Amino acid sequence: MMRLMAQKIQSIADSIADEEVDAFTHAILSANRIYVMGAGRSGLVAKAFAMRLMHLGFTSFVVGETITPAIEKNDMFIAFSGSGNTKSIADVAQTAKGIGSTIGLITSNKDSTIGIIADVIVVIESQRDAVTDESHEYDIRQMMGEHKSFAPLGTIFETTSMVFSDALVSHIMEITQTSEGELKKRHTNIE
Ligand SMILES: O=C([C@H](O)CO)[C@H](O)[C@H](O)COP(=O)(O)O
Repeated sequence: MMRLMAQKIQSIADSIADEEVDAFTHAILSANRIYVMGAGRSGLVAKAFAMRLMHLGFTSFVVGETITPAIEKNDMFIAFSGSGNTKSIADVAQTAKGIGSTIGLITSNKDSTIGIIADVIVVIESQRDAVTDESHEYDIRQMMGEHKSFAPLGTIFETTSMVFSDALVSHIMEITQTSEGELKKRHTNIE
């Protein structure tokens, strides 16, 4: 089952457009502060990314935390949303857009409420090479006997966006010549 998931992630990774990643990276590097948001499991990925941004030396916040300050024009708002339509995130994106912040979106659906207003988008094609019912059952039978569960709901988006955002962190480390030691120094020492 894990091999099947790794194959899907590989296939999606191959489909990610370099130009989208370049534009997204440029927007991050140009932002004053970075505000990250997602709901549910996508929100967990968003939080993990905000943490690494802080380790990289960016001023980053998670939207919804009590200590998150007001967003401003030169800030960037980044949404992780597979559907691109989750209402709470779309509402905040709309507000941030109105203020003049740059809107970034990591999604499987660029033709969505948030996608329409986003300045930079990275598409994670979570339906790419979607297994048909027939091949799904074939793959599963091969690997798991009669068990037929594979990657329910937004699992493929959430897992792949985690891998993608970790790759983006490595990419930014390279561009900014930031060492792992610098990240380590910023890691909390009170956990
Ligand atoms: O937690 C989630 C759900 O379990 C799907 O796997 C989603 O991440 C959450 O519902 C948010 O959805 P999206 O904004 O479409 O990512």
